[in-house]
Amino acid sequence: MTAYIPTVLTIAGTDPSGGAGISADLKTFSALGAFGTAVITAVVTQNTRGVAGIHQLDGETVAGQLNNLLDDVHVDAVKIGMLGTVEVIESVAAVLRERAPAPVVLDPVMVAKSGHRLLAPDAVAAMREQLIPLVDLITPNLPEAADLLGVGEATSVCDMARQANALADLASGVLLKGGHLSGADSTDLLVVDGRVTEFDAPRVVTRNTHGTGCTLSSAIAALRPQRDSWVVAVREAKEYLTGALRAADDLSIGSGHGPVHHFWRMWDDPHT
Ligand SMILES: Nc1ncnc2c1ncn2[C@@H]1O[C@H](COP(=O)(O)OP(=O)(O)OP(=O)(O)O)[C@@H](O)[C@H]1O
Ligand SMILES: Cc1ncc(CO)c(N)n1
Repeated sequence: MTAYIPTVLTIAGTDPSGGAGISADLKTFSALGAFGTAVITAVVTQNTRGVAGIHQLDGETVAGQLNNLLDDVHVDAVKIGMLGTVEVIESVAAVLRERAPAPVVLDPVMVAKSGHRLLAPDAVAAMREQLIPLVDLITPNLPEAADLLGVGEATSVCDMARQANALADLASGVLLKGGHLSGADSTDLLVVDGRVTEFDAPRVVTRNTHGTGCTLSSAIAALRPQRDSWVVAVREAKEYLTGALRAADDLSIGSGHGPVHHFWRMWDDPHT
């Protein structure tokens, strides 16, 4: 029997140090049995210590790459990461509106772990009003959720539940990530079709947390075409990420927040 290998597209920015953005996305797709394709939105000068500069592509160049790819290649799922500007958000929204390649997971990337802005402040409203209504699942972290809702950041899982439900009025599906809280578990909340599911994973003590958000959203996009529901795809994506965080200590990349390790499953799985 021939294996089913979904083709998954990432629309995101670059990271030369290999931990976040397009690099994290493509590695995740491969590790989870999907074929990865990529449209670049911005060339980011960054390493594990932080972001030193951004060369933003214009909307026409991003839409051109997208249309050219979709004219030729059928994609089974899309992950959207860093977009950068109102212009790029509007271009991607126009292509999604016209061509509707589903399912689409949007990681509403706003600020890098180092604190550097990756989304223009005036682009938050465009993301909320023009892009979010078109996608199937958004995966904000706590500061992103607060920005999208115009409220203060959640400081407890109870706050997270309130904000996840409020975000569900804006989006078809919401996975609110609690990586920025402290506590023994790292808790995320999924709201799909009015049902809330809590995912708890043991918090891994490591400095190698660069690109956790990119990895999680890419894992969900890679798994969704291979699984029957968002709940199952999210559960397995989170298990994948926890394994990749644990295995990150096998790596020694850079002197800042190092990347997670994507190929742990191949080494640990006796069937491979
Ligand atoms: N130390 C940790 N141990 C286990 N899971 C974690 C840890 N840190 C984050 N996570 C999980 O990683 C995922 C990403 O969460 P986080 O809130 O860090 O996203 P993010 O801020 O968007 O990441 P990024 O640094 O890529 O921008 C979530 O599933 C979260 O629960
Ligand atoms: C390109 C890119 N996307 C997302 C993030 C967030 O981790 C990053 N640092 N760089």
